[in-house]
Amino acid sequence: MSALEKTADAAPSIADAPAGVSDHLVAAGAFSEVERNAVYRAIETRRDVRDQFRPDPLPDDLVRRLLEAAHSAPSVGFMQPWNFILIRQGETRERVWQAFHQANEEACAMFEGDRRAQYQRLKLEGIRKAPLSICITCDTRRGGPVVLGRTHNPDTDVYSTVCAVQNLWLAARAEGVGVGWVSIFHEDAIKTILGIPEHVKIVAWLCIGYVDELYDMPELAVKGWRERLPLDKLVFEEGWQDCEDM
Ligand SMILES: Cc1cc2c(cc1C)N(C[C@H](O)[C@H](O)[C@H](O)COP(=O)(O)O)c1[nH]c(=O)[nH]c(=O)c1N2
Repeated sequence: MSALEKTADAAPSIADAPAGVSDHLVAAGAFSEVERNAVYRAIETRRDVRDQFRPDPLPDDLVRRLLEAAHSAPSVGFMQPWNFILIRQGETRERVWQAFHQANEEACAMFEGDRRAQYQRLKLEGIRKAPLSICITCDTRRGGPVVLGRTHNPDTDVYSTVCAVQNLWLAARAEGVGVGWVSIFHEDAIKTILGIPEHVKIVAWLCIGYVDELYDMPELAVKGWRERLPLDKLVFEEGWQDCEDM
């Protein structure tokens, strides 16, 4: 078939692929029931941890497994825009806590009356308590100026990095390790502390450590801040429907 004869219908097939590509196709059946249950258990029992961290350090091989899980995440155009900055020093975590504290005061002031008092009672970070923090960043220049899949949706580099965060979070749950995501800070304050360049975005500050107990539902629900929404109200067929007052 000449190039002119090729139409949009003539999509590339595996037969057109370079030699050796099909050798990489492996069976993709469902997991066993035990394996499936383990995956769903990690998803359902994963929690955001603020206060339950034990102080004992995490072994290097365990931290490596968490990072491998994060690095296995999908990414736009296989961009892999993430970096993982490991912070164990108390002095650095103290500076980051100060940045959190300042931003948290600002956040608190945005609520009124009882809601403000309720906010003040919430613990929203474990920066000083958790023995390890990992700052996960997104390098917006990784892979050059044109990245497959990102041209019309530039935020997909950040979405990819969030996928890495979630992989790490789920792997940590399976390892008996708690993770708490902190986002209450001015990004520039943390960038200055860690020397992160302008074109690199901070996606997550994760507090990480062993935990003996976890809440059986989101702590914000346990403490009356907000309930889990009913899934059926969030699922639409074929188009948008109004779902106000959520
Ligand atoms: C992008 C992003 C940012 C934050 C969070 C999450 C995510 C996804 N969460 C955790 C959040 O409050 C928590 O996930 C929900 O309350 C649901 O609880 P579980 O994660 O199911 O325990 C969070 N929690 C907190 O105490 N301080 C924070 O600054 C943040 N920031």
